[in-house]
Parts: sequence; structure tokens; C-alpha cells
Amino acid sequence: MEVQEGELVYLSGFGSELASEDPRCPGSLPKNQNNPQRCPYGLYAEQLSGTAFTVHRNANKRSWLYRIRPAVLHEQFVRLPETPNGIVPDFTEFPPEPNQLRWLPFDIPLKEENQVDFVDGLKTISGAGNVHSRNGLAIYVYTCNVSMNNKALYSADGDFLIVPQQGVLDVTTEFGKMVVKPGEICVIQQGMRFSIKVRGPTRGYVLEVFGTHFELPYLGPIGANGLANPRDFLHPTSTFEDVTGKFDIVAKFQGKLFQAQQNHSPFDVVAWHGNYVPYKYNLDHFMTINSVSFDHADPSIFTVLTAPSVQPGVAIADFVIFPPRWSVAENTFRPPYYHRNCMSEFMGLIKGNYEAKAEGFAPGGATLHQMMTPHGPDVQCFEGASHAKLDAIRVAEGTMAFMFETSLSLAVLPWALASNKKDNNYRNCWQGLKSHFNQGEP
Ligand SMILES: O=C(O)Cc1cc(O)ccc1O
Ligand SMILES: [Fe+2]
Repeated sequence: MEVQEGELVYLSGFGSELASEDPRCPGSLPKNQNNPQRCPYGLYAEQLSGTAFTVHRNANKRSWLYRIRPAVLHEQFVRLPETPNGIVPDFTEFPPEPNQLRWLPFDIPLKEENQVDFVDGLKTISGAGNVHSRNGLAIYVYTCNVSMNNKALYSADGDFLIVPQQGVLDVTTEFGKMVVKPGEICVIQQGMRFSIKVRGPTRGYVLEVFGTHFELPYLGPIGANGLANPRDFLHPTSTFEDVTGKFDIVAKFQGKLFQAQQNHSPFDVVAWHGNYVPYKYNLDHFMTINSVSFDHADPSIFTVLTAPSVQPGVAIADFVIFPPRWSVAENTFRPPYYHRNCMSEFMGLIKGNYEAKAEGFAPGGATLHQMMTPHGPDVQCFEGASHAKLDAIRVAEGTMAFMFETSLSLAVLPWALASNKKDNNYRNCWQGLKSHFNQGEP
């Protein structure tokens, strides 16, 4: 179904077969076949595949693009100079860091001093696996202050899940345009060209997954509805530009950036159809499920999207949110329990504060709790929640924390460990936890 938001029209659904024609060219999508001898309006047909041709029909992803010029019409790719904290192909060589880590909000450069667009503002903070073997993930923070000008990015390595924290993103893709505000996320899959315009100082997070795609989690006994509902995912609709002039295509390929020039806009797709299409999702539409009797449920109940590994139930990465909700559990320590997990947990904060650590974890900052590294509520949270009156209360009101949770063991980049944004006092938030043991009082 079509959904209008401001100037833009989106198509709703998840994993659906969709089709879109720019209204200026009715009939531009070939009827009943993909490769007519000559496409309507003299367009070129181009397939973009997101899975091996031969995967199971349920998993098969591809789209057909009908465009003014095929994507192949570009100059040679030339390697771009490496930025110190930029893009990493392989995470196996970094020194391991098992400590609990927290970062203060990353600074957005001042436009007057340093003009930085989305591509130049991407900094890898953590990751695992490697792009060559198509198994792993990278976690970035981005800070930028200017739009990508006649420049498009694509990743040959993986799918980008972008989480804006500050600043609206005007995203142009080959499939059309999306406006993505803080509180919304978007996914731009492997190979898709996109360009981001910003409206001011801009910051956020990116999760890139290699060799897998994001899916809605199984709902099991929850049933057919709930958590992120398919109808709330919005896909762009065709809007082509027939523009000539210098345009840079930046490719993230094998963990390095390359640039190829061309003499026209890559956003020249007049019509498309398929099920391999970028999308956005408003986190406010998440239907939250939780305990209405007792005990703290595992955070998997808050999974928005999961990028599965080949092992059933085990994710390369889950995208999990902690939305505003009612807290009603009786006789329960309601905040997160203390825990050591066989997964790694990277957390970010879009707005407000996070229940388990009301102090010190600020919007635009981050925490990382490595595989089996103990963590949980800080002293204040533990003492407060151990004695709180257990009324039905709203929690996380006006806040939105999220977690990238992965079954892989994360490397942390040296710049992030050396950064003056690293909170070297983080561990102190637990040091005041006292023994309350009283053997005489069961
Ligand atoms: O560490 C965290 O704050 C994330 C988290 C939240 C929760 O409710 C249970 C487990 C968990 O790892
Ligand atoms: Fe945790």
C-alpha cells in the first residue's frame, strides 16, 4: 500500500514483491517479463541481486531496475586515501579488549572548521569477522555537517542499518528518496547506491552486516502479530533524475574505499520491481511485549530486526531497542539483571537516558560489553530498584536506547580505545556495589 509522508510516497511491507514507476513515465515497467528486446522509453534493464540465484525461494532477493543508463557506465575505480579511523576489511588482527567500555558522545565537527559528509564522517568503532569470507559485521559512528554533493556510496561488503541520533537524513537511493529522522532507522542493502543530504550537525550509528540480510525475528508463541509489524516498513518510490555532470561513485569494496567518476547521476532509475529494496522504519511503531506477571524477560523480546547466521537462532547481529513502555512485573527486580552473555553487546542512545545507567550514558555515546564480560545495573539503579514501590509505572519515557547484539566476538579499534571520549571511570559505576549478605536472615 502507498503511504504519503510529507512530499514523499512510500510502499509499505516487509520482504514483499514491490513495483514502482515514476509517475512522469507511465508504463515504464515492462509488462509480464523482465528483459524485453527494447524496454519502454528506451530504458536499460539491470538486475541487482541480493542473494545467490539458487537460494531457497523464501530467501531469494533481487530487483530489476529500468534506468536511463546502466550502472556500468563509469570511469575506473581508484583507491581513495585511507582516513585514520575509517573503514576496516578484517577485524582479526586488533588486540583484544575485554573491559567494559563506555564512550561520551562523539563530537560533530564544526562546519566552519572542517566540512565532513556522511562518507568522510564514518568511523569504524568495532567489528568482527571479515568481508572476504562474507561473515561478520562492522559498527560505525558517523558525524557530519555537509551533504554528499554529486557523490553516491555503495557497499559491496554488506547491508547498512543506519540509526540517526541527531539530524534528519535526506536519503536518495536508486529506488527513490527517504527522509529518515532520529527515532527512525533505514536499511540500505549491499550494492545499492545512495547519497545523504544533511540539514545541520548530524550524528548517528551504522551496523553493517556481511553475507546476510536483516529479517523480522520469528515470533514463536507470540503469534502472527507484534514487535515490528511488516506493514510499518516503508520503501521509497521511483523518482529519477536525468542529470549530466561530474558524479563520484564511492565503492566500499573489501573494506577499502574506491572512487569512480561518471558524467551523469546514478539516480536515473525510472521504474523498478522486486523484493530487494531499501526501507525505513519508525521505532515508535514497535509493539512492545513484556512480562505482565513477574521477572525480567530477556531483551530478545525487543528485537526489531535480525541478521541471521547459518546457525538457526544465532544472529550475526540483532538490532534491539528499549522503547518507552509500562513496567508492571510484581515482586521483581525490574531493571536488567546482572549478566554475562555468550554474545557481544554494543549499545547506543538516541535520546533520553537508559534505565540501567541513568548517569554517564548520554545520547550520541556508546557502551560495549564484550562476550562474557560481566555487567548490569550501576549502584544507584540497583539500590533504587531493590526498594522501589512496584506500582505500574511508565519506564523509558522520552528515551530510546538500542543494542547491536552479535554472536561474534568484537574487536575495538585502537582510535576508540585511545579516544578522549572513552570514559575511563566507567567501571566505577559498579564499584560501590556492597555485599548485602546476611546469613541469619533468609
Ligand atoms: O546490558 C544491557 O543493558 C542490555 C540488556 C538489557 C536487558 O534487559 C537484559 C539483558 C541485557 O543484556
Ligand atoms: Fe547486557
